[in-house]
Amino acid sequence: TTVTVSATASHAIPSTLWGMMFEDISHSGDGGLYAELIQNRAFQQVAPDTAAALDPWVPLGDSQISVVADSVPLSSALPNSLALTVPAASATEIGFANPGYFGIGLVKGTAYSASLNYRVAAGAISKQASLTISLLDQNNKTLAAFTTPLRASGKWTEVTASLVPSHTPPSNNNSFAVTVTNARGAESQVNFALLSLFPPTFKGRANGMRPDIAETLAANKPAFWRFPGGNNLEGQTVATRWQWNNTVGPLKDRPGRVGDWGYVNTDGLGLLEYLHWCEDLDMEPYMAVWDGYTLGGTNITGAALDPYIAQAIDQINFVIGDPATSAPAALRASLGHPEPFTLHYVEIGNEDFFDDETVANRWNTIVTNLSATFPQLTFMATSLSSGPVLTPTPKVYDVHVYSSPTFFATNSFLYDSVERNGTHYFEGEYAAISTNDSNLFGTPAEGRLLFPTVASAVGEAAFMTGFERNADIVFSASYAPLLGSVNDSQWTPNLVGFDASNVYKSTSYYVQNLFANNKGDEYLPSTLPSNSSTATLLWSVTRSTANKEVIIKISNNAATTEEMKFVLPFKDVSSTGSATVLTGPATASNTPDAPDAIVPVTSRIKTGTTFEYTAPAVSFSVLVVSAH
Ligand SMILES: [NH3+][C@H]1C[C@H](O)[C@@H](O)[C@@H]1CO
Repeated sequence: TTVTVSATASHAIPSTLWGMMFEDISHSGDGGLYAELIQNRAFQQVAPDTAAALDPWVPLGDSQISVVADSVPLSSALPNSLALTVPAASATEIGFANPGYFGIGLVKGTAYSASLNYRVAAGAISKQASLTISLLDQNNKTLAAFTTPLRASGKWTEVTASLVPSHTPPSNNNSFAVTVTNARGAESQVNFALLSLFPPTFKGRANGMRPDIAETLAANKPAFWRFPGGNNLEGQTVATRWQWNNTVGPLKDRPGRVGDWGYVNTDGLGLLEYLHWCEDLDMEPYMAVWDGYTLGGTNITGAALDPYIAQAIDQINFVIGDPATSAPAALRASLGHPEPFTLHYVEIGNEDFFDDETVANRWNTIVTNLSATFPQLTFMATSLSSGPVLTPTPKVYDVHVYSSPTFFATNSFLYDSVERNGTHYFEGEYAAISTNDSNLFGTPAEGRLLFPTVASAVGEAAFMTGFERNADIVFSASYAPLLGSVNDSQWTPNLVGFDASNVYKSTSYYVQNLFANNKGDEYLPSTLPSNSSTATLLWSVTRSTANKEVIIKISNNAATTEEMKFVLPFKDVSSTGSATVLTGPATASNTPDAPDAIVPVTSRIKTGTTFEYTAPAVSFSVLVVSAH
């Protein structure tokens, strides 16, 4: 195949092209990127006096613990406490422990910030009583401990401690333990609330992110961060939708919510944490507002939307409002950020193509109001651009596609035939998720991928060359889902996997990394790849004007190598260039047992105004050559 490259760029590669979509799914937030290590730290959204309410807390020995609706709750947002019964003559230690989110990763010498709140709810604790917070390894050996006198008061007392493990434990099977000792005297009860353990966070942000996951994401230079969903925005019911105001302010004032992926969201990762995170990674937020449609099928239209529009206006004002004229903006200022955050795009709901009946009404009612209030913002529609017709006409549609590696390899021309009528497209969610085109969302036995494979990543790379060729109308794209616990996921595959102390970069992660780190700033037209339904070889050519480099991306989905010849229109071309290649057996993946099975390999290649390159079977290559 000979590829002749034009010297005249057809369009810019927008700075916003590659970014990340995030929602709390498969513990991507609670238990993942959000650095809190204690699972069920505040007994939020649970039924007191049930075993489930305690999960995963366990008693030490024969200690008696239960979750109670506290008669003197720590706050109105956190009505439940863990009640520890202290027997009359308890010579032995009594207490309870938490195993974290499928483990707690601990490292010698690292300072972990522990905190808890307690009150003596009944009985009279003896003066000798003391409280100990400790980190235990899998054999209940103490790695670190902090002891303080137990104050016999019915009022809440907060305890904070810095715990530094004396050595690195052999596994993640560690626990956070709270014990009461020397509590001789009459039987008593001590209640506990909001128990927390944080490692040092990314950039040292209070209530921040887990550094290893954060750094893995930062390495892909994401230009935007779509949040809070995805399905996790919507709620199964109106009452359980994501609500910005429940996710800001002191943690004790955040009630949490029953998330849409089968677990309670603490909302410790809330609107302000998301915005700080965007600033820390130099990303712009693509923020969604709830738009009157729930996963349970409820929809709200017309004037009934007014309170939700008011809430959306407050949400947006929290981000960009003037503290002098807006209470939510004043709240932002009081939380330490008087200046507005960057915000250009607000997404209206999620996947509104599930509700053709009312989307036109809901869009019109909401966007008429929001665009009058915030004329500077662009609102993104989540229904299909093919209909129903929406007014005002959407400037942007968020398009989602999940399919097979073959679909992605043979559909990179989807946007080439889209009418250039001023509409722009955000490919907000895409991934090759199954090899079974007739049952994409099935089980692994039916073809669903547990982890991205070489074939799925190379197929996605083909599709992404189409975004570069059509970047005059495709301004942003993000793989989904971004993150998933390898111990407990509701969706696979995920771009990045993790457990309590490891991060797993998938083949698709490396494809995203290579596109984002070799963007270029303008697109150079070249001989078009075949657009046939059996096409297997796709490429795109961009240029970095600053670096005077030509960047050639090649996706070879065939099981055979492809001999290619490139003809560059530049007179001064380096005689050598770099080739970074991701390849391997089509069905191979990076997994917890083989995390680096498939990684990109960079080598030098011979280049020139014309040069040849052999694309390996099932491979994604990025060639970079100095030229001008
Ligand atoms: N069903 C997918 C579409 C929805 O927007 C996401 O929450 C889900 C997983 O990425």
